Amino acid sequence: MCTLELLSSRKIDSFRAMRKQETDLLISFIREAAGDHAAVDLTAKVSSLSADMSCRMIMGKKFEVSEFDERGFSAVIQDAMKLAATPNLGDYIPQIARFDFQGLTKKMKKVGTVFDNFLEKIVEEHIQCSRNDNNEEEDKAKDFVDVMLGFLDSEESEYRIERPNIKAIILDMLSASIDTTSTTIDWALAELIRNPDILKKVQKELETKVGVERMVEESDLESLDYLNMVVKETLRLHPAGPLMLPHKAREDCTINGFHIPQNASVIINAWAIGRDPHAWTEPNKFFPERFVKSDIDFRGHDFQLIPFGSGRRSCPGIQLGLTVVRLVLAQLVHCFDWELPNGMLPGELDMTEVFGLSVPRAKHLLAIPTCRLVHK
Ligand code: HEM
Repeated sequence: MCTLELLSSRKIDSFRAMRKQETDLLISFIREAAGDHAAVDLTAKVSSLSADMSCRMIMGKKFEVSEFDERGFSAVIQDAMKLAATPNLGDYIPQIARFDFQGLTKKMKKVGTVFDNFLEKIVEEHIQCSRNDNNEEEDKAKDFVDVMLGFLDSEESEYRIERPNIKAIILDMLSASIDTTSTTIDWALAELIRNPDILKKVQKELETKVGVERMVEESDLESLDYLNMVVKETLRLHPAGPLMLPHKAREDCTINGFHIPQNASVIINAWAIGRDPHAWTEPNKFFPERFVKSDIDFRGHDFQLIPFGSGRRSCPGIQLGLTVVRLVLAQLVHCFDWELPNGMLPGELDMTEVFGLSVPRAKHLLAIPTCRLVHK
């Protein structure tokens, strides 16, 4: 259902205008900062842009910080992500699971209740809205909850879903899309600011293919070969899901002499594979040119580069994720030049990572913008 109904090319395309509205808001904000020569917290801005886009696409509207819980939407999502990523001793020693020594079950139940109340409200609002609005709406306007409600309790549909499934899928979609997309943009920007020659090359490509009199549009993205190599290189060094999601062995097998029993959890370290010196020359260097004349792609066929996983359970949001990453990155470097605050040199930018379900930057990326485009 995700692949065919929610994340199909047609559906993704139906949110193109929404993505433009949201990126325009960010660009206007940054233009003002450029006028004041003020530093912008790019990490925070890109993170809320990603959350706003996902919320509008999935639930039809974005949320004010306080609407969700007193701590705000992103804070609760991040708590849930942290909990999901914490190793639970009870998973390894089942006899002690019921004692919940780490207090994880208790915390999960608490976060679960916050989410459930919120998701109930969303589903109920959508049901009420569709009752009040009987004139057939264009498919274009339908958010993910509307689409899923169309399959609710349906005898004919091949998707047998009920209300709890809808709530679970909303949550899956939110947690799978917000941080992955925003951390990828954040790292790409940080790498570009740290490597001014590469940033200049991206800007040169944009000047040649788009010019300086209009903004980048989604229809330009396919032609931006160098930008696309920058995104690939970013995903090699900074895969948003470093350990992907846990998989399970369907049958006994032996890999490189290691016996993997049926049903064992299998965790694949995409982060380490992307930096493996047996697979990559100068693996720690940010060097997008390594992909010139190379067939290596990130769609799961080349096992040295698997930021979206591989096979049946690979990421169904790859097209959407790449569209948003490329669009926002292109806009930010096309519209602005960037310099680090307090006279910091590009080479001094702190690139420390925090490990979890995703690998965000330890320190927010702050930079001062200067406008580049000719405004009419
Ligand atoms: C740059 C952005 C993104 C990256 C790097 C990324 C990466 C990944 C990875 C590594 C997995 C696990 C694959 C595996 O274990 O084999 C995954 C799964 C998933 N992703 Fe993405 N993702 C991104 C964006 C998105 C977006 C925008 C959505 C949708 C709204 C999405 C939806 C999902 C879902 C639903 C799964 C679970 C699939 C399953 O278990 O069958 N992702 N993603």
